[in-house]
Amino acid sequence: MRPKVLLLGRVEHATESWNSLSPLAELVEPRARNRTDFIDECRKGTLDDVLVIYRTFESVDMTGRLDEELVTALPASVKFICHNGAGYDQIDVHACSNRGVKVSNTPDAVNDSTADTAMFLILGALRRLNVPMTTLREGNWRGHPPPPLGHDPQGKTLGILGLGGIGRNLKSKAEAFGMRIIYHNRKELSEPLAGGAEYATFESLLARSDIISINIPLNADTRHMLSTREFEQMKHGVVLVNTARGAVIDEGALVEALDSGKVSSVGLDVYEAEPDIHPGLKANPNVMLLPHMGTWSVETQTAMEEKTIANVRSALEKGSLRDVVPEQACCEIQLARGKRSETGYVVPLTCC
Ligand SMILES: O=CC(=O)O
Repeated sequence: MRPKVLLLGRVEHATESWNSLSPLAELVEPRARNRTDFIDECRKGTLDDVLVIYRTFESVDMTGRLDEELVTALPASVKFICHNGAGYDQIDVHACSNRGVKVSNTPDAVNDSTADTAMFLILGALRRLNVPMTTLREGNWRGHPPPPLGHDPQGKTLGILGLGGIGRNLKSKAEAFGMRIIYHNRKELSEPLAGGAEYATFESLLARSDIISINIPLNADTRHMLSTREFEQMKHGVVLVNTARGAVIDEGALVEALDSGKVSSVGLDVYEAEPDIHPGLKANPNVMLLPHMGTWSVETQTAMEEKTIANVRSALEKGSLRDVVPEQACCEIQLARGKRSETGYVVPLTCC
C-alpha cells in the first residue's frame, strides 16, 4: 500500500515540489478543525498508514502542542515528523524518540531573514525609533519635546546569546555596522565557527554587553534564562533584542527592568504567550514590537517549505531525514557507535 503524508497546516509557496511527492505517497489532510477532533480522528483509524507528517508553526492553532498526549495518539504508522520552522519547541522530541518517531526542522533556511530582523530591531531600539514613528503618525512630527537622542551601533559590544546559524549570520551583519561581538554558548566554538567572536561566560556576557541579542532555542534549560537576577547583572541602559522565543525572557521581569531604566530599550519579535503581549511592553514607548515576523519573506518562506518537503521526500525514498533535530542526531551518532538500545530508537536523550 502507498504510504500517506499528512499535511498539518498549508504549503503556500513550494506547491510544485509538494505536488511532486504524489507519485511517492498519498497526500492527505485531516478533517478535524480542533485538537479533540484530531485526536479522535487519529484514534478512529482514519489516518492509519500515515508515515510522514508535514507540519507548520501555525498548525498548533488546530492541534495544540505536539506533546506526549498527541504524540501517543498518532497512528502507529507515523515514523517521521517534518516541522516547517527552525524552532521546534512545539514538539515534545523526547516523546517522539520514545515512540521511534524522527523529527526534522529547517535550520539555515531561516538564518538571513531572522538575522535581518534582529539587525532591524537592534538599530531601531538603539536609535529609539519607535517613539518618533508613533508621533509622526499621530500628526506630531518628532513630538514635543522631541525624543532623546539615540545611539549608534559603531563601537558597541553586541553580546550574542547563542552563536548558532542565526547568531553567526547576525555576527557578520553586526560587524558591518562596526560592532564588537562577544558570544555565549554552552560550549566554546572552534575558531573557524566563532569567526573571531570572543567567547564569554554567561555572567560576563550579561555584564559586558551594550546590546544583548537572544538567539537560543527554547527548552526546559532556557525558559526564563533572563529574569530579575540576570537583569541585575547587566549594564545600566542595556538594549535587549529577542528574535528567538519569547519565553527565554521572563516578560514580567523585563517590564520591571524597563520601568527602572536598567534596560533602556528593547526590540521584540517573539513573546511568552503569543499572540498576547504583556501590557507593560505595549505601553512602553521604548519597546519596538513586531508580531513574530522573523522569517516573513517570500524567499525565506519558500526556502523553508522546500527544505521541509526535501525532508519528507528523504523519509519516503530513503527512510531517513536530512535535517534531524540535534537531540535525535546526537542519539544517531551514539547508535552508530554501537550504543543501540534493545528497543531501537529509545535512547536516553541525556546522551546530548
Ligand atoms: O520562528 C520561526 C522559526 O522557528 O522558524
